[in-house]
Amino acid sequence: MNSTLPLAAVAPPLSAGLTLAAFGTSPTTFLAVLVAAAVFLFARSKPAKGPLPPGPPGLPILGNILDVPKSKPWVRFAEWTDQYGPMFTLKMGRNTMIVLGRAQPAIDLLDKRSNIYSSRARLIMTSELVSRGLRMTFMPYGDLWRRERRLLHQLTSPASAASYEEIQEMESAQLVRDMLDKPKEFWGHCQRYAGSTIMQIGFNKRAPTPQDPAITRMRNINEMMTKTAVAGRYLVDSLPILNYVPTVLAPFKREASTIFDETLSLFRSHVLDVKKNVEEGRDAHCFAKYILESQQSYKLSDNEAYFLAGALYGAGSDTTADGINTFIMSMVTHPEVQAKAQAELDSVVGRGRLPSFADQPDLVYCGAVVREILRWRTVIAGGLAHATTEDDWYNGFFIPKGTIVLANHWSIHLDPELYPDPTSFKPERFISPEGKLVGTKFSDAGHHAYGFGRRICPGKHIADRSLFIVFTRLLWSCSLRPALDPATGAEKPPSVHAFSEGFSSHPLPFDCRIEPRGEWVKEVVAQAVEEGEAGWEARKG
Ligand code: HEM
Repeated sequence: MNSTLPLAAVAPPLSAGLTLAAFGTSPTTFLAVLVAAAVFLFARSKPAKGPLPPGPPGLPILGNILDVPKSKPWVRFAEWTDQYGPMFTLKMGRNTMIVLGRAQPAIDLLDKRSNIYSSRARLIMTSELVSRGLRMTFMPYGDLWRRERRLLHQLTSPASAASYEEIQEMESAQLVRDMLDKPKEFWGHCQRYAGSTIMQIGFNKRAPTPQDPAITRMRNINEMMTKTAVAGRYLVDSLPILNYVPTVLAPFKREASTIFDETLSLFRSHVLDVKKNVEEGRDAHCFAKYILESQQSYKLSDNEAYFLAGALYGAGSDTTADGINTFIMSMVTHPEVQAKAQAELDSVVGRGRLPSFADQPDLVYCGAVVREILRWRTVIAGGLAHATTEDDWYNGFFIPKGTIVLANHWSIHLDPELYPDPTSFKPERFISPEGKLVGTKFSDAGHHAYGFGRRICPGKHIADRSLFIVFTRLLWSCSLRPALDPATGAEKPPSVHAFSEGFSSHPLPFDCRIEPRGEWVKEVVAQAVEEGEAGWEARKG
């Protein structure tokens, strides 16, 4: 999920301008666009039945479209939270958007009233045309989404997630070896870990190198899809009437079809490989196998089943890789946290083996580090917008049906009342005086990095396990330190503020020193890699 998706989802790109280039077509069609635009812009919206939450004033017709920055809108939303309160309204052309800047309204609405707060904003290009309504992340709240979520619920429950721990142990052992062998390429290793892990869980396939086609082809498809979500790129998202233009006159529809066909063909080939393996008696413990087994009882068409299995890659690989990269930056910039976590690892695990999932209950400080990473630089800073399916009232404000409701993860996680001294990186905030892991009054996990309500990330138990095993194994084996300035020899820590612009974001490229913590490391890691590969040989059938 690496895109500027939320802005596209919430800010219909009227500011793109009604130019020929924006539509990319003939003068006749352009005229039709102008007429459609005029009808669209000047049609009267329904009067509200009550007061909306306050918000910045905005312009006639355009509303706040020009006020919302394309770059890191969540930072401006945090400022507006301070100014207008825990929920504020933005008018995005004809669309109403309510931003929830604190956990309380997000819990009250998205969690407690999830029966009417669980749809998505309409994304014509990315969801309806490029994905033909088959990508769960963008699906409106309806029958297909419900059936798919019910099935995913079984595949990603804590017990099911635990059944994939062997994969995460194997891939994390290789990750540590790769980091020590080629430390400069650490970002590629994070991406390989995340991609290969999700390919094994999804299709019982793996990627031993970052260049392996098993992940590069999935990544390319994902990038093609996410580029279509860039705000302002497709006029049809601002002027839905354009969706009625016949394909022959609409280049965007032909482009969407090409992406859809390529995506479907790739997802289908992965699922059919699993089907063939199973038919030939090779057992494969992976999502695709269980989706095929359940296809009839959940009334999924073939294409729905292929997309359900395939689209998990897009949702789960960049997010996980971004979380690991953020962890490396955080450790490089917080040596005192690193030292404390390593002391805990030395005392609980010792030096004769890598940490394992069985150590989790005893690694309290390391557990707190995982939580603090997900809070301090939460992976999806801007959240993923929900939409309402009924009119509603909350604290005296009216929230009309069809409102886009965005929980701003950035400001929720930097709320000084919930997290004193919120900008500091302090894992201790999640440890009670008795030495136990604690959350907040709103969340046992202590954060909301996986979202809210019925749309909460279904992969969260898998993701949490990945972050725990990767963080503890990297800390156990490596010392993560700032790069040295070649001229002065002084340490040059990376910026803690320089993050990618995407939807799921990671630190901008930085240098650091990744070195083994001692002589004991190499042999232990080599043995874990060997055991992992033996396990894979047995699993792949
Ligand atoms: C650190 C890693 C991850 C983070 C931070 C993350 C976060 C999120 C967030 C914030 C959402 C939107 C929730 C909402 O709408 O309120 C989401 C949705 C989703 N995530 Fe994750 N995720 C991660 C990993 C994964 C993994 C590993 C998988 C798959 C195995 C996955 C599958 C999905 C899917 C399918 C959705 C769409 C759910 C829907 O719309 O109903 N995610 N994730």
